[in-house]
Amino acid sequence: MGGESKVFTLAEVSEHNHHKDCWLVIEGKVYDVTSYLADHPGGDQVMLSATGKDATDDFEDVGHSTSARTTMEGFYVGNIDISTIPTKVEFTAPKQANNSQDKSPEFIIKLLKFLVPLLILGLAVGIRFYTKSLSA
Ligand code: HEM
Repeated sequence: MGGESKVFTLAEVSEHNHHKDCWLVIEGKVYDVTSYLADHPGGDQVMLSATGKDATDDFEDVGHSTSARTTMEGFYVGNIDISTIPTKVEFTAPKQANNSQDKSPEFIIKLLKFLVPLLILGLAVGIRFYTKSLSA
């Protein structure tokens, strides 16, 4: 298309975060969607909440149609300097020192609270049957 595309930092793009000036970062490109806010079938709020970050996942999660993507190209204003986008934090499972609950004292107490009455009941029934069979 001739000419170089402008490259924006995320900080620059993030300034355009309100309904009178709204820019989005999707798949490495920057889009000025201000004029589209009122027409967006998904509403303006979702667009505004996708500002100031890489909105690629938000955009993809909706499963936008090809025509939505074509429309989007009309709002292209430049590219994002990807080094300014924070990398995603990898999910790490919380380290649990005590994830074998079965051995925790609380579990044993709970187990005892359940087993002791059961044991007493069993004993009572046993004695009753035993004494009954003796007297018969
Ligand atoms: C330039 C960017 C965007 C364009 C041109 C665009 C365009 C469209 C279009 C045409 C539709 C109708 C369905 C379809 O054809 O796929 C739609 C639906 C929708 N969009 Fe976007 N969209 C953009 C960005 C976003 C972003 C960043 C989000 C989320 C943060 C979003 C959320 C939604 C939702 C939730 C719907 C579904 C509405 C419904 O079916 O009830 N859109 N969008």
